[in-house]
Amino acid sequence: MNDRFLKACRREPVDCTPVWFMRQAGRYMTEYRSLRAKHSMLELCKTPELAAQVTLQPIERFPLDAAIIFADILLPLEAMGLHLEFAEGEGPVIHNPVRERADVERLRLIEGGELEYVCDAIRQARQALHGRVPLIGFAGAPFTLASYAIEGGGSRNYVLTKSIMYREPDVWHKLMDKLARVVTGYLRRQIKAGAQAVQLFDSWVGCLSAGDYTEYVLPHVQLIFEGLKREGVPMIHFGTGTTAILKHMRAAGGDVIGVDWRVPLDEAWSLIGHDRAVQGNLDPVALYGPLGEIERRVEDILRRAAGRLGHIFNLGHGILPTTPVEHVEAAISMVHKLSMK
Ligand SMILES: Cc1c2[nH]c(c1CCC(=O)O)Cc1[nH]c(c(CCC(=O)O)c1C)Cc1[nH]c(c(CCC(=O)O)c1C)Cc1[nH]c(c(C)c1CCC(=O)O)C2
Repeated sequence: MNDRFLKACRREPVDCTPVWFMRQAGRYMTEYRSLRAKHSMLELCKTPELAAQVTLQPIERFPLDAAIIFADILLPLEAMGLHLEFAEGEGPVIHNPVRERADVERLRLIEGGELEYVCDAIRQARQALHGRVPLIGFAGAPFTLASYAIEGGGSRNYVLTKSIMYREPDVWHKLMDKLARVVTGYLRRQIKAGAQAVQLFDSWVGCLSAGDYTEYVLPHVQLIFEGLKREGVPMIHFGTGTTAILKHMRAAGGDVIGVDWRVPLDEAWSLIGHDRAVQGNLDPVALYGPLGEIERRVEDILRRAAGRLGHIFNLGHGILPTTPVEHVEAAISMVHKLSMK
């Protein structure tokens, strides 16, 4: 019924700018925290009824224009044979990281059936949404997944990741190719299960130079977007710190390019090209600010996108866990009110 998100992805006219927020289901909501008190993160992800329920929590509470399936980008790594844990207070940990050729060879080239619980959650969420808003599926992009697989968790400087890339390029490309194939199959299954758009999260790819991006990453991302084109759903390509590589991300693929807050949206759109849609780009920390300051920033972003087709309002990265929930609600209303034709 509300299809302004899908229309904006296709660069069709809309009544007002669609808005959704990355990580819109999460700890900043009391509804989420009370479910999390009873279940671990992995339990939530692997129990389709619970994952579907969490997916709908922000939709029941706010006038958002899209839902995103509740899951995590690291789930395919677990299915490929890595031991994943969401450790309380320190984020994800992989206990048997990938460090050499034999580790890459051991990774299972899964077809996606191992992640059927995500597809079940998609089917249940679609049913519960009853057409109110479209449902987005997602996966991590090969570079960001490789960085977790190699570092064994989050990283500041990506020393181990870049060391493999620079020292053993053939091992690197083998790993990236495996990840790209798994992600393509996984996203295809999500689409068949009912995902009406998909987002590829390359959250940490901004740590690379443009030269390294085109050599070590671009061909693998291209394989994913090429492989999914015939599915016919809009594809969003997101990263942070990507100002220097936006034009290469565009070349790699995606109908919509995600932009973080470090670059003004109109400048980013010029780099990407106006024949693509864009998504972004409010600083997630701006949601902590006073309402007047939030409004000023929302207005600025809308002004930079004004007069063009294909802007989806979002944050430049995920909502932080301590964000005031009333500010989230206010920001969503501001986007709709200030952009209404
Ligand atoms: C890098 C990355 C991850 N996961 C994800 C990314 C890419 C986006 C980004 O860069 O933020 C993507 C992701 N993770 C989650 C979603 C759910 C859908 C949504 O609402 O957007 C999505 C789209 C749930 C989650 N994934 C995670 C949580 C918190 C789990 C909890 O309840 O304790 C949620 C709601 C755990 C997770 N998962 C990951 C990290 C670094 C963490 C710990 C950070 C934290 O604790 O906030 C890996």
